[in-house]
Amino acid sequence: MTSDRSVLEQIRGGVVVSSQVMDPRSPLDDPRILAMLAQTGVLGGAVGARVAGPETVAELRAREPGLPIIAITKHYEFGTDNYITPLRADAEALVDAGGSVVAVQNTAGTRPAESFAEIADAVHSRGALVMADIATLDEARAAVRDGADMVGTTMFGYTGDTKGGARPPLALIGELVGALKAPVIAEGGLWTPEDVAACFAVGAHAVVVGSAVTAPERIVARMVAAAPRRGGETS
Ligand SMILES: CC(=O)N[C@H](C=O)[C@@H](O)[C@H](O)[C@H](O)COP(=O)(O)O
Repeated sequence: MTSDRSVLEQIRGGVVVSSQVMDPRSPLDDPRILAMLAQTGVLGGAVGARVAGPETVAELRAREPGLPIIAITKHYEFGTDNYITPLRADAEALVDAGGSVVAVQNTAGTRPAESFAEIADAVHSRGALVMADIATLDEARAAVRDGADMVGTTMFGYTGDTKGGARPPLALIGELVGALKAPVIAEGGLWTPEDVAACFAVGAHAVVVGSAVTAPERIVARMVAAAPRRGGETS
């Protein structure tokens, strides 16, 4: 089966909104709510959504039949370095639920089971595309060799060598654009319209914005940081 590459055209030059629970204590952890939050992104002009878990993918697909959906399943419980969609079975379930693209982490270090290439094959055989969540140029090159249709800077700032690096990683995005034929998605740490513009200026194909638009607790915390008093304090 040939994967539907039209999704790449649908997202070109646009903002994809990531709608995920960022704080495990969040009361918004419900597929219906997260799908609705993604829909508010669409109302705002987003060209696609990134969501986690087959339930939320299915809920959003039912509500937005033509929307490009980047789907993931996170597994922190294995304690492996690669935790974003590291299992083939999850990737297959995400496509079956309506995901247009499955994002699979491909950074250095441990994986719980299948290789990136095996997972990419499984996604392609079901007709969807693969995004590699990477942190370095080498990881991106390896992912493209192993079947990635696009690469995202999702993991920059979270892995060994990249921890503490300024985000969005404009220099890395520029390097990726220069070195790869695959489209480069700027994801991770975009908080302002200026960030969005800067990513496109260095050649990003699309950008993914999450916390800044769908994580109210993080948005509130930014405001609270500028106030003399915060909730929960006793005096
Ligand atoms: C590293 C990792 O697990 N990133 C996740 C990937 O899906 C999400 O937690 C992020 O929210 C997403 O990448 C968007 O980034 P930001 O929320 O910074 O706009």
